[in-house]
Amino acid sequence: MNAVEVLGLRREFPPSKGGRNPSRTALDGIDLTVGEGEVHALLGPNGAGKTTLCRILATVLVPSAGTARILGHDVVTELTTVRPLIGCVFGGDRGLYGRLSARRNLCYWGALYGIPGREIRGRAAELLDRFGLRAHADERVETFSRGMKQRLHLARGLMHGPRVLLLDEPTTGMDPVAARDFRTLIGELRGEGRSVLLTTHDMAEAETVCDRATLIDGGRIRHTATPRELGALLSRHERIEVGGVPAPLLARLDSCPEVTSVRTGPDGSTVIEVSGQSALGPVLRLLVDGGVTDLATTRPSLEEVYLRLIGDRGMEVAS
Ligand SMILES: Nc1ncnc2c1ncn2[C@@H]1O[C@H](COP(=O)(O)OP(=O)(O)OP(=O)(O)O)[C@@H](O)[C@H]1O
Repeated sequence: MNAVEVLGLRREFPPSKGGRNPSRTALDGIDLTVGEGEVHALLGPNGAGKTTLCRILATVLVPSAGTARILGHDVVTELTTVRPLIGCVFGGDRGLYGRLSARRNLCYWGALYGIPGREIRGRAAELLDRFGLRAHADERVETFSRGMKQRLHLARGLMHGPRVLLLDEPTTGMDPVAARDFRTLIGELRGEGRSVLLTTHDMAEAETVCDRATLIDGGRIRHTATPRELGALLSRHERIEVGGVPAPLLARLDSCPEVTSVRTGPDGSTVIEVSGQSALGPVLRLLVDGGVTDLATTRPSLEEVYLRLIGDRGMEVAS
């Protein structure tokens, strides 16, 4: 059974009263599956529909059409079955009580989920430890930094031991060490058999933690694949990165029929693209015979794939 199964999902937002904001199609027929135990990243520019999809899966927003299931249960008609199965981390200040301590926030949340009283304190202490918040456990949350709140959100999302985690930009506001620890945590959650759907703008995060990534834009899915497959999608050309190529050899490479492009960056390193794998051997031989030892074949990063497929719109939000 799949952890998440979405079919033909649509969500329209009607125009605002007075017509100042036009109607918007946030999701325009989405099909997506996340297997059990899979970590799946949802990538896309601002306004792509990622949060809308997460909110529907989290049962806080209903779709206009289509279906969404969590571990086989419909998020609209089986809401009370779905809720205990999912842990949601949407960030911001919502869901945390500023005047309560971190520990009391977790205990309160545990009680809401019906965890037996004698287990709640132990579970809260365990999670406070796991997220490096033990020293601040009894301080008011309103005194916390954004990154600390984000960690507490994650702890809260795990309080009732959900099998499926929906994380909307979980590392926003975390410092690099906390973000690295978070990636380790995701690995642990996968090891425990939990499934994770996470939205992120951080390509390194997606590339290192996810089994598959889905690129979404304008409410539609552009591609779903492993990061490596996505890289392969672009590389009809194999690439070789080399350092210190002498000028005469560069000229020879440029005139090679197998070579499709030669680019030298300001740091002196050169990227050579060749037309397909069979062309790789002769070009590598030419380089080695020419005395070049500093070379590596590479694939495009997830970030390059993303920019190529979604388009580099800079700050422009999809309309
Ligand atoms: N409550 C709402 N009312 C009207 N339009 C909305 C509402 N929520 C979202 N939208 C619109 O739906 C589209 C998708 O928004 P969504 O928040 O899902 O995008 P996102 O991919 O999460 O973006 P970001 O990366 O900026 O968080 C956008 O055009 C947005 O303006």
